[in-house]
Amino acid sequence: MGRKREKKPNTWDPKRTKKSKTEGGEESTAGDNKIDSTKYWNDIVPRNEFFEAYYKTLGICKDDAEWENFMGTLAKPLPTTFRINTTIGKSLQSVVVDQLNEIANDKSGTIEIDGEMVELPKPLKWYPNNMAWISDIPKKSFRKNPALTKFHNFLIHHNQQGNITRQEAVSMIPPLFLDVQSHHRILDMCAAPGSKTTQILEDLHMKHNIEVNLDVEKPSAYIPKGSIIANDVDTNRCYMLAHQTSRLGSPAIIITNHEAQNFPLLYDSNNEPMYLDRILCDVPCSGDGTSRKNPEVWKKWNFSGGIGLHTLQLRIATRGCHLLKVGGRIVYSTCSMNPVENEAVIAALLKRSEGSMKLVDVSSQYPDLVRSPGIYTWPVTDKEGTYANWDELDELKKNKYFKTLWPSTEEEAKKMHLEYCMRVYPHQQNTGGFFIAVLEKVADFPNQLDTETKEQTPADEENKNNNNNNNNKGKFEKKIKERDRRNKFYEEPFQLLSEEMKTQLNVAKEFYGLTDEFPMNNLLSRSDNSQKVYWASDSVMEIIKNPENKRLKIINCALKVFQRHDGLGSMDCPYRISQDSILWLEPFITKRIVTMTHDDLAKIIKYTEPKFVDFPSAVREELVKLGPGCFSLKISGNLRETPSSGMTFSAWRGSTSMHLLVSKQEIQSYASIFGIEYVSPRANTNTNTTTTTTTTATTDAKTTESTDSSEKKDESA
Ligand SMILES: C[S@@+](CC[C@H](N)C(=O)[O-])C[C@H]1O[C@@H](n2cnc3c(N)ncnc32)[C@H](O)[C@@H]1O
Repeated sequence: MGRKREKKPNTWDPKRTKKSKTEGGEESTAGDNKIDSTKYWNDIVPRNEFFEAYYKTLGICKDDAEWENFMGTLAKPLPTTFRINTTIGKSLQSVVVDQLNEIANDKSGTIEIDGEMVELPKPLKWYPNNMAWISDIPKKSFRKNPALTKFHNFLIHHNQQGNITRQEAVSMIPPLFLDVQSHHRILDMCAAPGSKTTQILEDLHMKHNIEVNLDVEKPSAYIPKGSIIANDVDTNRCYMLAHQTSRLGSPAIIITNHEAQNFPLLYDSNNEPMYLDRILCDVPCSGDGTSRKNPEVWKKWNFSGGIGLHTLQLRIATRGCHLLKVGGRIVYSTCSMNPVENEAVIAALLKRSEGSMKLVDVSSQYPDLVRSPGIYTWPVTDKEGTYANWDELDELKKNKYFKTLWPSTEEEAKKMHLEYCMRVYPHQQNTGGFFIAVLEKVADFPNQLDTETKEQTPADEENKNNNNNNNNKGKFEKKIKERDRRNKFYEEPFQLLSEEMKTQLNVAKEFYGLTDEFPMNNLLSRSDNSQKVYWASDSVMEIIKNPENKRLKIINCALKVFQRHDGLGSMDCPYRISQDSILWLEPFITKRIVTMTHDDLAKIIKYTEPKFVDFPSAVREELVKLGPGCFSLKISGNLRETPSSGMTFSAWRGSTSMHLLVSKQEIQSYASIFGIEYVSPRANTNTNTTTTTTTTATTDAKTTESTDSSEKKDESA
């Protein structure tokens, strides 16, 4: 039996806990804790002597009452927040919105939980079109309170289907200020796990949908001119990113695996540098604004966290400015409140930009979003003390600390308009802490054609010294090996289809009756005989086609549109349509379409693999006539009366039964979303299916399949 851990405030050295004066002058002990701090995180006390001392010195709160409010808010878990996905098609979107409104308006908007009245979910005031929501219902109450089952199921299943995206409220801010237009080429430099990428991608598609009249335009006009490159240095996190973005199914995305500070300059079809219209620079940071979600911050916070990241943040932001088009916009953000990771980086960037970058005044935009202006001055403090300037450091620290950590003079700060930066504090609107700066490029950045940001950080220097020192050599090499192992790049490049694949795809084109408008030239694969075929937008194709861009380490790209399934003998076409792409492909398909009602869909979901005889005669006849293979299943009906009307699925017609080409998990989610009973295939006596959804008779092949390594990793992520 383990002993119960003693609960104590998180201080580096408890002996050093000392009395300090608060702003109001009264004495307080940093270790004292008026907050019922152990209410939510059993063994973590949301206090840290050094955090409190540092942020109090900064003067971010106007008085003691606000400070208490700040610390009190940090001691509570974050509310649940999520966005409604705008690219799921009208029918699903209205299902989501209707269900949410029903939940929100139940019981006149409040519910009693543990004796307290708690608000039911409501829209985030500052987020456009009520498309983002907040709920302060504690997560642990979901299981205990049957009145919350509906909301709990809503969150689980719509999130799993990609109909909503769980995302911290503050994390939704940077993409809003990026002001994306449908023709923009965008780079998200540090993108994993991808909540901001998906928000940007949705925005790109939504803006395009507003511009084009989908009812009038040809299907080929549905795809935006712009695209996004989502990058991260961590290969495993790139696979998470690929998984997250694949839920949206867009042909306008590339996922890459580079150090953002050395991200390669791309070239367009004229071999001219391809500068980007928008760049999101959501850099790695100490994350002290995330303590409500990640209470470990209280145990770990120390002065060196921010100082140690400053140079990398500056290098990444500098590279972003190199790659940005003149007239383009870059948004720099962190989930830290520490000025050495924020205003200090922006000030250094502005100085080295020599006037080519300007902070943008966005104070009149999103007026409901409460925020504070950027600050002009801050102390540079470590555990040994506070240093007025770099000259005060000893020789060792001079090697480690960059001069850019220190604030400029007030006059310089004013000239740079550091007040245009935005600080969001947790107590202002019940969120995490965040920092956002919006910059525009008004002229070429000095040395912007450099292939990388050359500056050596003091840490690099130190590593070099370590390398020469035998004692540290082994340790250093081990670290590098571990980093290289983590960042091994295994992926095959994306390429145009081989002649053999083109011939096979022409068979598929004929099989599904794809119109001539379908862009066969925008299909890609990862080898001459790959099983997966991807559909890329023109903008993505321009990057892939230029050999100058071969250095791009692409983890995944575009939209999986077909998957070949070998070994099906007599099958007329071995290529199945991927469910991810069905909404895009549907307008081009003229053959192998079967229309069913919501009741038919309910049957499919309930029994997973119903027999033809289970359907009404009209559907049965259509299925019999169709012949075996993949088909497009469309749900008919009126949107108001039939929740699933207008939805389309990729489905499989077997010899005597049919099923959807989606995973079992997705089937369960549809069952929950539409309130349909689901009978596990094992217990399923309606059909002849015996053990699992993936084993089949003659033609009823696996519901999900994957062979390329990238997708295997996606699925495990
Ligand atoms: C704050 S998180 C990004 C969160 C992400 N933008 C989102 O909204 O989901 C920072 C990311 O930066 C990545 N990262 C760290 N160092 C990097 C570097 N040198 N270049 C690119 N990415 C880096 C980390 O792997 C991490 O995924």
